[in-house]
Amino acid sequence: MSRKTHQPFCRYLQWLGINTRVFNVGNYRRKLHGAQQPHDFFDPANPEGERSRREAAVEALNDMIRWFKKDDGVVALYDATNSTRARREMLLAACKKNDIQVMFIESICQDESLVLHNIMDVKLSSPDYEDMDPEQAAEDFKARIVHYEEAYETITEENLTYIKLINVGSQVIISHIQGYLQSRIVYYLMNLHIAPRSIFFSRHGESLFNVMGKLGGDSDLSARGKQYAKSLPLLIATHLGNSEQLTVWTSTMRRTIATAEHLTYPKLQWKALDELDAGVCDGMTYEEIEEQFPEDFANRDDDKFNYRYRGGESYRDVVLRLEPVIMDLERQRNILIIGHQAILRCIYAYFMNHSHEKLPYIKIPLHTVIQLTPRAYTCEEKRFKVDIEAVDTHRPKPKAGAPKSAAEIPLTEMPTEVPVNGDATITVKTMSTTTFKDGFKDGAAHGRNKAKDTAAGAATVPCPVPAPSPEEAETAKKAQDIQDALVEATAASATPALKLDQITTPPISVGSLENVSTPPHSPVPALSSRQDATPPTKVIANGLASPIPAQFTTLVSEVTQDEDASGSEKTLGSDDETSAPASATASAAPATATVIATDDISNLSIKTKNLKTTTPPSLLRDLLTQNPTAVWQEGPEYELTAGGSPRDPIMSPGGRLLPKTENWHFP
Ligand SMILES: O=P(O)(O)OC[C@H]1O[C@@](CO)(OP(=O)(O)O)[C@@H](O)[C@@H]1O
Repeated sequence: MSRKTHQPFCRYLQWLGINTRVFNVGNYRRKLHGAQQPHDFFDPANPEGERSRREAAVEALNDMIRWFKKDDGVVALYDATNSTRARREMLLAACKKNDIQVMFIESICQDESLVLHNIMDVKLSSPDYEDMDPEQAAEDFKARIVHYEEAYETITEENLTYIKLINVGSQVIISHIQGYLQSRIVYYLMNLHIAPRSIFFSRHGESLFNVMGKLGGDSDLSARGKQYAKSLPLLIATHLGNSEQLTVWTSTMRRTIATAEHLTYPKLQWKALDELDAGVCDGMTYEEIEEQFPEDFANRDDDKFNYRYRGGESYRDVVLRLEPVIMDLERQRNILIIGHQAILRCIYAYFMNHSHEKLPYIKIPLHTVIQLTPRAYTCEEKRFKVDIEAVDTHRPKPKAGAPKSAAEIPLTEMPTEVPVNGDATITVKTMSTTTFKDGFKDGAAHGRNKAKDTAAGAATVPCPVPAPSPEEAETAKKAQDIQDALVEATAASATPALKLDQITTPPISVGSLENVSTPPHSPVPALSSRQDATPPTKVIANGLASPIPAQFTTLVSEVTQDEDASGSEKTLGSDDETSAPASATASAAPATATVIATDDISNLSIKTKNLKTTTPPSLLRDLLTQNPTAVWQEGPEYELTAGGSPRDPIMSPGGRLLPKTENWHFP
């Protein structure tokens, strides 16, 4: 798996509260044998290099096993090539001895331009090539890949659990995937894409409740909030670029819908984006909560992430309910989310890799657009503050020993007189541009950035289109130079088409999954308005406990399930979207399920034959929950019908898989 994949993968699991760690064998190799080894170090005919690389692999493996035992690890990513049978056997033997389940992730890249892109984007910034001329570094890495290819044995071992991602997931092969966690991992990996895109966040414009310091509710925008809504189209158009498409996601609450009112892009409302439910405290101010529920108020300050309002939600609950949103966000191109303070903190923390402890205090001010652009290792962040005043709803974490009382912590920027009726004339004067590498700042860091931005704004930033800073211009120039050098180097080289990116092995312990639940919020984005970047064109599943993989937004997917789970692949039927699989009419095993879906989801059909499973697949549930016209009804038999709403009946509280059944029936 490339680092581009394992970084978000690890973030995703950690964000869900699953203890996850990466064990990068390259780091062990550098520590033991020094960085900047030439390509022949990786030559399989070089016994010394082979011995050294094995030593690093063993040390990483031992550390990983220790981590599982001592630190309650749940998922480890053993990040190495693992591209020979011998290496995989070594890994499997050690894991088996320690009761660790192993799932291999093989990324096969046959598209040379993608490989080149990966070298440029990721490998050249590796410590292996620090301070090396980019052209020389690219040549060396390509020679290293040739060595990998010489020894490379793609996974063909029977009964191994694996997913093969071909050309960044345009084709996917899965084998012996079992259980909820492995299914989630597969689904997540299938959703990742590398197409360039930005995710824009904005809270709704200032609301009447914000002005009164009240939490929750479903109030309208204040006059200043309405002005902010009017200013959004220009701001977004300026930073999106004319040719780019965008979809706007809002919650189902008035204040976010009103904020999106003047935007002309396609819009979707998600129930899952509704603000954290404050339960009995909904509609109160912090002072009122402190007065009426002093113990709760103190408990929330002690552990804000886990504190659950009486009759309401905790931040932990919100993270879990947002999981389908994150999954869908990963599939999309440009999205603008108009959301709420707590909701945007959770989504922001996913992209920026913030801990659960810091998450509830992330600053997401009103009247500010945040733009996140995923890069190879991290997300680039820009903040655009619109010059329309708004109250500050951020309540910082009380410092140890400091007064905790809400009354003692004044809301900043609270205007003495607030125009809440009629159209107050508030003009948008300027928009300043702020660029943070990392948006979670303590007070001091924020101050520092603010000062820097003001200086930059005064000197160079025209309103509303900001010019790149000198640092940005310099970075862009360097990137261009490297790109040019690489293109030249590739043109001059006779290296054959590259077949191997990396194979990575993440062992997974069968940890408890109680926390990975899916609460009864059902996302219903219309498929037709999606901008899926690279949906798989074909999915082959083999020997599955959960036989139907998700992501059937593409034309045809065929799935086989071997009853004896023998491991041999069988792909039935044809690629013709109208044809039923050959085996659908066969009376004996293997059982089959064929899913045919077009972008017009009303044409969805699922046909099964002889399918026996004790747990209907969670992945099918994912398909259905994202399918606006499919209904999954519980009953003596499951039914799939067209034309309804896939709301709560599908989503079982607590995220358990759907109940047992022996037969499926699809009218
Ligand atoms: O978790 P804290 O910091 O209380 O922030 C969440 C609160 O933010 C608010 C504003 O105070 O969000 P919103 O602006 O969407 O209304 C409340 O509704 C919500 O309860």
